[in-house]
Amino acid sequence: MAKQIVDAIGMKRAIMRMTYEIVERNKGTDDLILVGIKTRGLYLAQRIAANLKRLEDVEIPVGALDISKYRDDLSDTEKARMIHEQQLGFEITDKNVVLVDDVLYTGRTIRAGLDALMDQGRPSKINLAVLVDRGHRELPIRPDFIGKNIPTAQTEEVKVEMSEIDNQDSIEIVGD
Ligand SMILES: O=P(O)(O)OC[C@H]1O[C@H](OP(=O)(O)OP(=O)(O)O)[C@H](O)[C@@H]1O
Ligand SMILES: O=c1cc[nH]c(=O)[nH]1
Repeated sequence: MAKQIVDAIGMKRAIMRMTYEIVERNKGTDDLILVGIKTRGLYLAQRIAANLKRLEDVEIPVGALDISKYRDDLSDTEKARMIHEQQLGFEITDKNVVLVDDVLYTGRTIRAGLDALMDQGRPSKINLAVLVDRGHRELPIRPDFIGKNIPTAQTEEVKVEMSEIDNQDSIEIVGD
């Protein structure tokens, strides 16, 4: 059973609010870089960048991290190789990085993303932006910018759809 929690208009508003918060909290956009976790985190980062262009008339670089193959049970050598392959294509040292993902659940994806980022340089700051915080963290990771707090049962799943790859913008809770 699926229940829609956020429709296209709600998602657009949430992403716009996150954009305003990122500008406000950082007192502007100096040295700002957005890094999206593939797949939907990247589209979210691109939408935030498009909002920033409209609001502040700035071109903010957007990088992509693919950590879908990352697993806790990989050897340290395999992890190091995988993280090393995540070249963003631009310098992050001394930059103000906002790491972006669609859903924050256990926090393990973000932990891997932080490893991948730190392997590439030393940002002056890393903030975390997520469209949905559904709770149930297994690591001490807390988002700085949240589109929607959606309390869930562990047996449920949050399904984010984005028009770039899905046929609509929508957030649903699936399950039980
Ligand atoms: O906090 P966590 O427990 O790590 O869960 C959050 C991650 O789970 C989802 O990715 P998923 O692995 O389902 O792949 P997808 O993005 O391709 O759907 C989501 O996009 C987050 O990246
Ligand atoms: O509910 C969840 C948990 C992890 N990732 C998702 O996309 N949804």
